[in-house]
Amino acid sequence: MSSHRELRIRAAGSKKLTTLCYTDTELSVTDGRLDKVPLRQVLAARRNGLNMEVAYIGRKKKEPMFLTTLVGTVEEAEEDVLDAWLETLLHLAYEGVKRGRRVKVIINPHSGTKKGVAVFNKTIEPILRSAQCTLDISHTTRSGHAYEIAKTLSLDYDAMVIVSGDGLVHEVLNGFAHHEQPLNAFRIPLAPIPTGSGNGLAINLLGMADGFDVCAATLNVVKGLPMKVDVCSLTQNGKRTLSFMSQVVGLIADLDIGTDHLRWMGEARFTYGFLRGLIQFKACPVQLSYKSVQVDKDEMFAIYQKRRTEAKANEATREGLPELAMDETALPSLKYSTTDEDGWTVVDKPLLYVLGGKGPYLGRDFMAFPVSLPDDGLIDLIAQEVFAQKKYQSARTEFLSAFGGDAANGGTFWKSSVNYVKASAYRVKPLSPKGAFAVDGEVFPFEEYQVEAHQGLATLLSPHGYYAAELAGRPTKP
Ligand SMILES: Nc1ncnc2c1ncn2[C@@H]1O[C@H](COP(=O)(O)OP(=O)(O)OP(=O)(O)O)[C@@H](O)[C@H]1O
Repeated sequence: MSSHRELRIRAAGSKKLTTLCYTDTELSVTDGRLDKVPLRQVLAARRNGLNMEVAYIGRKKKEPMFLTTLVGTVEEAEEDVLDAWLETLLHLAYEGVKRGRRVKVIINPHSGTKKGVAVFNKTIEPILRSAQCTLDISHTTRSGHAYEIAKTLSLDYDAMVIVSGDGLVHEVLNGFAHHEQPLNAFRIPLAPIPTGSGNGLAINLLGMADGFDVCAATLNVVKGLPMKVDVCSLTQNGKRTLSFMSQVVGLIADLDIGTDHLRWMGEARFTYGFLRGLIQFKACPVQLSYKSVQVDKDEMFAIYQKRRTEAKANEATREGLPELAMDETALPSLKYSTTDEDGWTVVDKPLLYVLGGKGPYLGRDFMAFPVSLPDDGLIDLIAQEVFAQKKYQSARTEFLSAFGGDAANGGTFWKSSVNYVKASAYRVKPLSPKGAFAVDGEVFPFEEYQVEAHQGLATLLSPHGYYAAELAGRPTKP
């Protein structure tokens, strides 16, 4: 050992020495070439005598991440010095994070392209085991199974990992809502691992570059910190359901509905749904009313920027899990009745769609709510008028321009044809018996519904403490 933070190991049967050295922020690995690994990506460092093992999540340029385990024998070291080296590295690598989290894992063998189990065995489990997480694994055997698991979940888990798409997250949150201690259940952070056909939540947490990277999502299980997020209550026919991501009627509902038989296509089925919707191009027979809080896009953008700057500044000093709630453990009651009209804005014009929700991305190609904040207690709501005075073709052009090339980067937000408000609640009344309605990507009856947000009700694990989506300012040409 040449300095207190440098160590040389020799792999079994190899003549080559690998030098390991760390600063307060990164681990350098030199074995002919130099790899610099942020300490956040270091999972484990242990020894048995002079035999060492150091595991981390590596990455080559912008390629996907991968688990690397270095094994070798230490050259000339005293054991107590070696222990101090290992302990300091782990201390820095796990600053503010509990080591060896106790994790409940739910795997949906049928999500997306049905590779969830194989991906778990090959990629996810080795990372979690390497980080010495304690795992309690369940494979869902039917629709509704994740709901039941969540409903009776023991409250002593450090995280719940969902190896599936957004549908299973929806089930788990609704299971928590029916838990005998809902608030304590919602305190358990969820960590999605993207193996479904719709993985909007993983993209929101990890960003577009890492949103489909299973290793990045698993690293979030080991190192992510809790982030409080709003969840919405959707009331329909007196029944209350929780929705964490989206509620949609009209043209955009075609993204979700009716493409179920195309699961084999993975995310591409949403593009197919979009194109099919565009060809059919039907107005959506509904009346929309909402309790608005912000209507000015520039003001929303300014608040979004301010909150993001604050969250980035606090990123390094975020806190761990909140304590268990002992007194108030019931689900918050609803603030708005379905007959409440005081201060509500009513839209009577024909609309192409109504889309409400939380979190920027609904999928890879659509950053629907770029200024959505995790815990502002508000629902982002968008709708587009049919523009009856315009020719059919120009309305279609208007729609395509809003949802074309730049929709993946939040460009829809700035389009003048798209009405965007932040509301504390909203209501949709169908004006005809036929139509499509989807909640968090799942099909719901096309019947009147009302939505309101519960501020900071649920918890997610997040690498950053804010949604990883970046919206550019108002373009010079709208
Ligand atoms: N073993 C199972 N067999 C069949 N369906 C299941 C099973 N386990 C869970 N499910 C259901 O699979 C559905 C899809 O889950 P999820 O959304 O997570 O994956 P997905 O591939 O992204 O699908 P979606 O198209 O809904 O986004 C959920 O509604 C869930 O209830």
